[in-house]
Amino acid sequence: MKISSGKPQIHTSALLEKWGLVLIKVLTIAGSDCSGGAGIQADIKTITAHKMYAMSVITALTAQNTKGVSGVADTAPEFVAEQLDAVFTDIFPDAVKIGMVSNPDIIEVIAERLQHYKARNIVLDPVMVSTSGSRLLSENAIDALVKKLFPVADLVTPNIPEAEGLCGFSIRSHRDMLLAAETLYNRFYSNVLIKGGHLLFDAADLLYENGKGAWIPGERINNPNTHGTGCTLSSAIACGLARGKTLHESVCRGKEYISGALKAQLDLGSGSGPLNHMWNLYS
Ligand SMILES: Nc1ncnc2c1ncn2[C@@H]1O[C@H](COP(=O)(O)OP(=O)(O)O)[C@@H](O)[C@H]1O
Ligand SMILES: Cc1ncc(COP(=O)(O)O)c(N)n1
Repeated sequence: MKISSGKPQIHTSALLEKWGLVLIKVLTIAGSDCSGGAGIQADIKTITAHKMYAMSVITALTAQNTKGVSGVADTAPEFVAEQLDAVFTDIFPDAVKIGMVSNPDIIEVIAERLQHYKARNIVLDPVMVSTSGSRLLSENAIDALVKKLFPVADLVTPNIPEAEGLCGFSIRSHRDMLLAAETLYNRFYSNVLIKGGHLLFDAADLLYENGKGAWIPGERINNPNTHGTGCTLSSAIACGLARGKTLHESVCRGKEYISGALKAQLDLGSGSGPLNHMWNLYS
C-alpha cells in the first residue's frame, strides 16, 4: 500500500462543495465576550452560520454576561499585531469585521497592519458602550477611531447613541437618521449604516453609500434579548461582501440574518440575552 506523505488530500473543493461549503474566509478583530452573546463569539457563530471559515484577532478579554460587564483586560498592541501577522501571512481573509478596539494604540496597530496587508471588504462596528452601559472604547480613542480606522473601512455601522456622539446632535426620527448619515458621510468620507435598533418605532436601518441614502426596512421584533445585535449584523454584512455581493445587497442579507436570529427567540440569562444563531442552520 502506498502511504502518502504531507497533508491528506481528501478536502478537495469538490468534497467541500458537496457539503455546501465554499472556502470563504472571514476575520473578526474584536473583544471576547465570555458569555458568548457579543464580540468575537457572536462573530464566529455568525460567520459559521453563513458556512464560512472564521478567524479571530482578540483585542481584549471581557468578563461579562447578560447583566453587564464586570471587567476588561486589553490585549497588548504588539500582540494584536502578532495575531494579525499570523493570520494575514497564512490564510488571507476575504473580508474583515472590526468590533471593540479599546484604545488608541490598538487602533493604530490595526489600521497600520490592515493597510500593510491591503485587507479588503472591511466592516467597522464602532463599538463604544455595551447595551448594559459599560464603556468598551476609552474616551480618548474616539479621535483615533475616526482618523485611523474610518478611512480603511468600506462601511461603518454606528448605532443611534454612537451616531449621536459622532455627529453631536440627538437622533429621534428617520429625518434625524438621514441628517446624521449625511453628516458622517460628509465629515469622514465613509459609507455608513445607521442602525435603528435603539429608536422606539420600527427597526429600519439607513445605508448611506457614495452620497446616497437607502432605507433598509425592518419591523420591530418583540424580543428583549438583543445582546450582540450590532456585532452579529456587522459580521453578517462582512460575510456578504466576502461572497462578492454589493454593499447594498450585503446589508439587506445581514438585516435578514439579524431579524431571523431575533425572531427565533432564545431566552438565556437574567438580563438582555443572546441571539439565536441556530435559526438558519439547516436552511
Ligand atoms: N427589537 C428589534 N427588532 C428588530 N430589529 C432590531 C431590534 N433591535 C435591534 N434590531 C436590529 O439589529 C441591528 C443592530 O442594531 P442595534 O441594536 O441598534 O445595534 P447595537 O447592537 O450596535 O446597539 C439593526 O439592524 C437593528 O435594526
Ligand atoms: C466584547 C464585546 N464587544 C461588543 C459588545 C457590544 O455588544 P452589545 O451592544 O450588544 O452589548 C460587547 N458587549 N462586548
